[in-house]
Amino acid sequence: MDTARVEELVRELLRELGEDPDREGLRQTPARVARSLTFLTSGHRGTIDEIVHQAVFAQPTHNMVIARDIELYSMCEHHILPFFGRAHVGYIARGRVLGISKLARLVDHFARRLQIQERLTEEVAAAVMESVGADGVGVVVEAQHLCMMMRGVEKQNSMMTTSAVLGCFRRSVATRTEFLTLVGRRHL
Ligand SMILES: Nc1nc2c(ncn2[C@@H]2O[C@H](COP(=O)(O)OP(=O)(O)OP(=O)(O)O)[C@@H](O)[C@H]2O)c(=O)[nH]1
Ligand SMILES: [Zn+2]
Repeated sequence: MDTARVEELVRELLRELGEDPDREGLRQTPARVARSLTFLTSGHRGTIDEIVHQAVFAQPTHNMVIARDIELYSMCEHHILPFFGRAHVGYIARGRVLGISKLARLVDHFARRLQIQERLTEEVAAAVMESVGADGVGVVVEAQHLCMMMRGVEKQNSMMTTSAVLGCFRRSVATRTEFLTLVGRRHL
C-alpha cells in the first residue's frame, strides 16, 4: 500500500465531505486512517504457511478439536463498515493437530480484509483443512453488521449466522451434530 497516496486520498475525501483537513482535530487523521487501514487489511498479505508456521504436531488422535467464541472484527466489502462477532472452529484430526492459537490467527487473517461473511467462513474452513490435513472441518460465524445497524435497514438485533462444513463434517450428520452441540447450537 502506498501510504502517502492513501493519506492524500483521505485528505481529498475529507474536503469532499465539507471538512477542513487542516483544522487541528483532522490534521493527523489521514495518517491515522492510513495506519488503521493498513492493519485492517493486513489479511490481504501473508500466507497460511507463515501463520501456521511450524505449529502442526504429530499426535495419534482422530477426535474432534474445537476453538469456540473466537472474537472477530472484519469489514464488509459493500460499505467498508465493520461487522463483528464470533467464530467457532472445529476439526477432526487425522494424526496431526494444530497449535490451538493458530485457529484464532487464521480467523484474524481472513477477517482483516474487505469481506463478506460467507466467504470469510469458507476461507477459514479451507485454511484449517489444508494446514492440518484434517479429516473434516466445521466453522460457524455469528456476526452483526454495522451496515445493517447504523444505516440502511437499521436493524439493531439481527445476527447473521454462516457455516461451512468440509469432509466428514459434510458427510456425517453425527459429526456435524457433535460439533454443533459442543459449540452450543442446537441446529443451524
Ligand atoms: N450476503 C451478505 N450480504 C452482505 C454482507 N455484508 C453486507 N451485505 C449486504 O450487501 C447488500 C448490498 O446491497 P445494495 O442494495 O447493493 O446496497 P445498499 O443500497 O447499500 O443496501 P442496503 O444495505 O439494503 O441499504 C446489502 O443487502 C447488505 O446487507 C455479507 O457479509 N454477506
Ligand atoms: Zn455492508
